Amino acid sequence: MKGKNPLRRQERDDGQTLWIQEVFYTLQGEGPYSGQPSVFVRTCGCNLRCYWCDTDFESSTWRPSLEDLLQAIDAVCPAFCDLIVITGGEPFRQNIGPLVETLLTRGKRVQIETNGTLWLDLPLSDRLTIVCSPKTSSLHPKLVPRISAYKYVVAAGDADPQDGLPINSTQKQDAEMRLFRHDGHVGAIYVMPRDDNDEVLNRRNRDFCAELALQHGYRLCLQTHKLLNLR
Ligand SMILES: C[S@@+](CC[C@H](N)C(=O)[O-])C[C@H]1O[C@@H](n2cnc3c(N)ncnc32)[C@H](O)[C@@H]1O
Ligand SMILES: Nc1nc2[nH]cc(C(=O)O)c2c(=O)[nH]1
Ligand code: SF4
Ligand SMILES: [Mg+2]
Repeated sequence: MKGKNPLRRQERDDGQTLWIQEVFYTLQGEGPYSGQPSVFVRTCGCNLRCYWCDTDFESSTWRPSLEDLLQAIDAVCPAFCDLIVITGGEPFRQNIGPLVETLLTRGKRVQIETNGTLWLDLPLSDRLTIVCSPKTSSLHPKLVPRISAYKYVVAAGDADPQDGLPINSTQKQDAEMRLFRHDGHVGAIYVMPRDDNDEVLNRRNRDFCAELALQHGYRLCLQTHKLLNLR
């Protein structure tokens, strides 16, 4: 199913039941919280279809109530772990508002991994971090001011020489698309080598991203969970 998922629209419901692929305890392998112990909540379905997507988010039949989902998180979350990462699929496709609010109320930090194309009214909190990995030429305008960090997936050669960011489509192989840039962004920009499931290509992608970081001042992140064979 990877890279061949159906395109699913955003659902507008009360968020009291969510379609969830998995809940698991691991080390955050990407972005600003890399290396931190965290519980991942992987939501199902996505509104995009990146041809190189590395994730299965369509094979679950689990639709827990909010209460059951919170219990599932508690069941795998050590007392010292306060970081919950909500990812997917595309997490903004479902109403994760009640989940986020409850986790924040319980004193957790919440980090969301999103493609940036959808919006959901979420509470303002210094314990809520939204990391956007752009896949399209435009993002939802209401989300952009809430984005703490950008994390671009980059393959060797796929970068504008001017700013070192991707200029090829994520949705269609061998097609051009200049991915979104936020000129006013003052936070971190991460470049992350695309995993092409091939050690030679992946080595090239890693070296290319290291060069981009050195040339443009970006931060390099390496999906360390894959290096460690962690989920
Ligand atoms: C599976 S996505 C889910 C969250 C959200 N839909 C998004 O794209 O940010 C989680 C992260 O994995 C990254 N990702 C997906 N496939 C990848 C691949 N083949 N190589 C490197 N990163 C990948 C995405 O860019 C995103 O940062
Ligand atoms: N360990 C680990 N870290 C991650 N960071 C972002 C992930 C994702 O799939 O959203 C991910 C993941 O799948 N596993
Ligand atoms: S937006 Fe994220 S989850 Fe959806 S296909 Fe792309 S990488 Fe995969
Ligand atoms: Mg992943």
